Amino acid sequence: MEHTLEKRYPVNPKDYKLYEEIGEGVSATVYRALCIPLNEIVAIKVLDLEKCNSDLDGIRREVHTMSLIDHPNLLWALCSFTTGHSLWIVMPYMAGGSCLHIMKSAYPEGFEEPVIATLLREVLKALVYLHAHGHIHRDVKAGNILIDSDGAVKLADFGVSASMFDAGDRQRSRNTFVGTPCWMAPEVMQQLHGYDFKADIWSFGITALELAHGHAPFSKYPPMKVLLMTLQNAPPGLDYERDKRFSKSFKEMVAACLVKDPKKRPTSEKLLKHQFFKNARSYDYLARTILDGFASLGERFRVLKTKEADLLVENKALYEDKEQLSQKEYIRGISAWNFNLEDLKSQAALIHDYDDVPNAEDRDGSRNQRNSNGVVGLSPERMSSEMASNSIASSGQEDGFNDLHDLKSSLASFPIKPLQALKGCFDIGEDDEDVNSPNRKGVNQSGSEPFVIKSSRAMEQDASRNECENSGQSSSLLHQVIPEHKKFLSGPLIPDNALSPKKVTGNGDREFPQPKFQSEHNYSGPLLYRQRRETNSPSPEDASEGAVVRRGRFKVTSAELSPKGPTNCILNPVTGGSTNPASLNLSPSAVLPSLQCILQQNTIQRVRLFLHVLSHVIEIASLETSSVFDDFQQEEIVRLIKHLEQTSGKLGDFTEVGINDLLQIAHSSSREKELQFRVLQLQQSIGNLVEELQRQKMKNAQLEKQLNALANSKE
Ligand SMILES: Nc1ncnc2c1ncn2[C@@H]1O[C@H](COP(=O)(O)OP(=O)(O)OP(=O)(O)O)[C@@H](O)[C@H]1O
Repeated sequence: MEHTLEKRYPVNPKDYKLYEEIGEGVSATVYRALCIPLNEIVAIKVLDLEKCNSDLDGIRREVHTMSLIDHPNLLWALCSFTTGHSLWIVMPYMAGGSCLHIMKSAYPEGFEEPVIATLLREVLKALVYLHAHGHIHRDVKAGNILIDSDGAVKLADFGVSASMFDAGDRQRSRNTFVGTPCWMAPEVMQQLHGYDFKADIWSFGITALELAHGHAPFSKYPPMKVLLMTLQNAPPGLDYERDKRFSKSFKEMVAACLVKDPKKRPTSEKLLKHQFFKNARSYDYLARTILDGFASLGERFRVLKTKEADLLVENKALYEDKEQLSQKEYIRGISAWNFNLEDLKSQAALIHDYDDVPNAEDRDGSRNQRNSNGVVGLSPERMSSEMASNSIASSGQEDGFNDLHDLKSSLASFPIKPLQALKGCFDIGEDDEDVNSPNRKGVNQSGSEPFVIKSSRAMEQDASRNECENSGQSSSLLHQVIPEHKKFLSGPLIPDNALSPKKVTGNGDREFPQPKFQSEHNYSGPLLYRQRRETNSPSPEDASEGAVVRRGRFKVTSAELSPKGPTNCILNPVTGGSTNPASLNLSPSAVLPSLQCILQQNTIQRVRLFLHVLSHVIEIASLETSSVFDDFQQEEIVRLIKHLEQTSGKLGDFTEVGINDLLQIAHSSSREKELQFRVLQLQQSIGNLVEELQRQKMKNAQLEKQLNALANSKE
């Protein structure tokens, strides 16, 4: 590789003089530094390996990829080595800093179109190269687009990149939920069929919006909400009204990237030919425009940090109560996925008021929420608000922003530490690699060591070694510095009963008998249910919670990689059934008996609940699966509903109990249902015993009477 062969960068920390801090990551601090022997300014990313014990594989991948790449638009590593507990990655110094920093410092509402086109074209060239070489970047965002003083643009941060050519266990990494929630493609979140290069195209589209507005869509929401909104809402985009300042071709380019079906997204190569990039200028244009008159990177970084600290103090003064403070800041939106509350607070303090302005993309989102994937798992309060924006008549203005009003109450049930809640939802398991992987060896803390930065030939060797790794052999030096056993959360993102095929027993339509309705106030679906369960009995994994503090990224490895089909079970007002109205296999033969059954039960509350759910299902079914009911059947159902409404009193406000809440109720796993069935059986036998007892009591009473009568007659 040319750039590494040209110069030999020393691998001894003594050969570098560290200057000011220019950036900060999760477990890394980046410094401007002088390479003394070469008299060259470089940037050094210093990673504290003790802090990174949860993601050493990511680090190894980052260094490996950085050493492999050879493209002007990708940030490569000049060399790397370990010293004590730290890993130093020496990189070219990008004096402009990241686009995110630039926006935070001077362009809070985003860049002008020619700037965006120029930046994005450079990034896209990097993606074309990466994809052609079988890599997925997986973390494309403004924070990872670095600019040099001459305007040169480089895509950085390969901590979560994956190779399409990885085999075996490493192949699993493409079924891994990894990235930063706001920028993450739906298929990455869903983990249904794995994902490919197209995930980068989605993130690229989100980055385009980020550069246009100064923040990514949904960035004001907590991560769980972001995940749900990405999955449920129509893709975000540039609004034709609000984003008038942007050209049609820009809007089209963004729309082309942000298509939910990855197959319909263009490849990076094709995208590069898009009309929009004809507006791109040469990169020195960036130096003349956005970097002109800027203070040094270190100075800007210092100012931002001071601002951050000041805002934090201000916030603290405003909200004395610690709990209130954390919640407020949560509400204000943390774009990064970060489980460290203190960090969350400081990040939140940096978010400006403009973030509270409803996003066009959010508006679009709610307007199109009828395309819902039916993902459930929200808190009741949040569900109600989702439901409100789900209503057919919902106006474009009724966007996710309105949810802010509900967020305060939703926070009561939204986990302050989402990870904990997720732990309840997902199985805990190991990441991509085997528990016995050589990666899990202890730290070699002795002195500094060169850290897998090699010539291109060495890279090829590395690649083949990688295969050895897969077969369980130790290869990379990094393996010697892995401090300890790592642990990731793993499991499907979507609660299992939302996506996994249900076990159908009996006739498949009504697989379960109908146990007594437990409580009309119990709106909890699996998420809340498991949360609660976890609160009651903390799992041993809780103790390791602190191990996952990956700001800006989220990683959950699928424990179950087999594709999961939508649930097929029928809506059941009492036991619950399908969770996904859009994918419900509705048939009149299934719905009508349920209705009749409800009629027999004659419990107003239950009737109302079921009607809510059913109306919603019918709405969706008629919109999305037009041929499910024929006219007569639809009429019949409507007639029944009307009849029920009359007999059970006015249906009332749909918002009283959110439809999504009800779907949540109707949502329990087969294990839960099995247990419910057992409970029912027990209840029945208790009932029988009670009846028997009554009979015996009556017999006793009669015998007693007879005895008394006998005694009286004798007297
Ligand atoms: N070569 C460089 N030149 C100038 N600034 C840099 C360089 N590398 C990184 N930075 C700055 O440091 C910040 C943090 O670096 P980096 O993104 O590599 O850390 P990280 O731990 O991977 O962060 P995250 O996980 O949040 O993406 C960047 O956002 C950027 O502002």
